[in-house]
Amino acid sequence: MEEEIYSLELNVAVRVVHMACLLCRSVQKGLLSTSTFDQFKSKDDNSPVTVADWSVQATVSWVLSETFGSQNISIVAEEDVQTLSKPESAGLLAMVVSTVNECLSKAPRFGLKSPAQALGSSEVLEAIGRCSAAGGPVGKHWVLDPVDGTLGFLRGRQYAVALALIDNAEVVIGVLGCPNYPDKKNWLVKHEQHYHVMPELPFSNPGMWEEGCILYTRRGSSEAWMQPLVHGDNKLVWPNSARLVRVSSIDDPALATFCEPVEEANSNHSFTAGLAQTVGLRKQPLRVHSMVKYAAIARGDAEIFMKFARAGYKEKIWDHAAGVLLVQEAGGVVTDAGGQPLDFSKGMYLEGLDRGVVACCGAKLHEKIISAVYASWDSSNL
Ligand SMILES: Nc1ncnc2c1ncn2[C@@H]1O[C@H](COP(=O)(O)OS(=O)(=O)O)[C@@H](OP(=O)(O)O)[C@H]1O
Ligand SMILES: [Mg+2]
Ligand SMILES: [Mg+2]
Ligand SMILES: [Mg+2]
Repeated sequence: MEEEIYSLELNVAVRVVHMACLLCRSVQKGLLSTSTFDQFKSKDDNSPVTVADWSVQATVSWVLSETFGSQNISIVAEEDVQTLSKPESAGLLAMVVSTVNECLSKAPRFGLKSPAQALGSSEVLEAIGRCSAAGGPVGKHWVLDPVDGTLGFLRGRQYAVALALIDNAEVVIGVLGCPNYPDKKNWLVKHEQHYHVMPELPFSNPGMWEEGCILYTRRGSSEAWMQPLVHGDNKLVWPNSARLVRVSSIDDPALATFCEPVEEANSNHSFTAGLAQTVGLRKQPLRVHSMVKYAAIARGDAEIFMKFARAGYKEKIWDHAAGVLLVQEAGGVVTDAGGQPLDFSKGMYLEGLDRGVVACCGAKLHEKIISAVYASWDSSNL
């Protein structure tokens, strides 16, 4: 990409997401090999949060604050410091502090600055707590999901690190780290099928698959890029090793692959099965955790992503911002189920979202899905 608006922001975002991906891989490897249950907690809504979620949020917050000045930036991110600040979480906090320092010590390999001294607990908590901005219609807001698909992360399956920049209500930069994304085209499908046959085999097992990538884009560029993760002690050679990605050109529903959340609790599988039948989708749904579903559309490995959460659930901006821009700039279309663009101007929630999210590789498939939603909605009990 040529030097343009937001180039410093994009540059730093790609580098820090790369660091975050390696942090996650290392935490996930430890979790899966030792089966220790002291590295995660359940939140009030029963969803899990892990050492990796807090550590990534602290790392990204620290790097953005160092680069742009903590007084000048607004970060809207998923995690808070309440649980981690409790006396009974001292062990967990110690793990987070050591994970963050380990990660930041490698910053120079990624062309970023390390702290002069290792960060203490209070600095780490401060970095995490600094990410509680409200967002809104005016100004620049960074939007971070430190680990999206935490359930996938805990299961050794797909998850993502998502960082976006919103400027005056528009997503202008999208960076999506997918540490377990298989390198070879279409291996995502094989990965997930394989998991069902041998669920005990963690696919994060390094060396078993060539995997991990970072997708990134800038609004209006009509380009989305894919940078493979560097492994071992190698330095990041970026952007030389990045390549362009593009959405699939398939527009025949019979040939299209559609993705949806793994958990029935997060999206109504029977409603989408009905839509699939109406539209003429023949393939089994590809159920994948996290914004990797957006990555699959942007990379051309799948054609459709649908999510219909239960009534009353409000989608959060950090679960969509980076993925939506990537799909759009890679040539795809993303709207709510009423065909309207997602509104990132209302703070942490996608207020006013009509029923669900529909992302497609092209307008033809998208129109068919939206028409099918209109036809099926009344008869559904969503
Ligand atoms: N009840 C409910 N309904 C809909 N969506 C919910 C719900 N609860 C949580 N979430 C959000 O879903 C994020 C994970 O989405 P996925 O598509 O990865 O779901 S799944 O794990 O594949 O089932 C997940 O993101 P992370 O918390 O970052 O993992 C949540 O923000
Ligand atoms: Mg979560
Ligand atoms: Mg999320
Ligand atoms: Mg998350």
